[in-house]
Amino acid sequence: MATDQHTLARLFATIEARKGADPTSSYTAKLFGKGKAKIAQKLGEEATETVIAAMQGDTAEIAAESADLLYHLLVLWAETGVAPDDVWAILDQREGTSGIAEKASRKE
Ligand SMILES: N=c1c2ncn([C@@H]3O[C@H](COP(=O)(O)OP(=O)(O)OP(=O)(O)O)[C@@H](O)[C@H]3O)c2ncn1[C@@H]1O[C@H](COP(=O)(O)O)[C@@H](O)[C@H]1O
Repeated sequence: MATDQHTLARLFATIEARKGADPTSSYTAKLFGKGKAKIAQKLGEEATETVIAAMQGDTAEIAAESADLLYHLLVLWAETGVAPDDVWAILDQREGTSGIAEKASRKE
């Protein structure tokens, strides 16, 4: 199966199911226990590590850090009540609209 939205949807369901789980056996439950600020901090750290991997030109490390980044982003969505489908809908709405054209339309 292609690794795409289906993978992210399954991961998000797993993350949601970890709410209230044992934090000694679930990293996700431990993160939920630490709260939004800590989850956001971890997301920022993983983003920075992805940037560092990119600057080092290490393709395998970029992929690994990107996986960490996506996982922590989904934990943040779960914590803040964002539904993945809402994000996919925004991306779908934007499909076919150039970012340059979209930015120009905002300046009018
Ligand atoms: N995809 C992931 C995933 N990606 C990264 N991580 C964890 O994210 C952490 C990031 O590493 P760090 O060294 O930055 O974290 P840390 O030092 O432990 O954290 P802090 O001390 O900074 O709080 C590691 O513990 C990784 O194991 C993940 N943990 C879980 N998942 C998925 O979530 C599912 C549920 O996991 P549990 O909640 O642990 O059961 C798993 O089956 C996986 O599918």
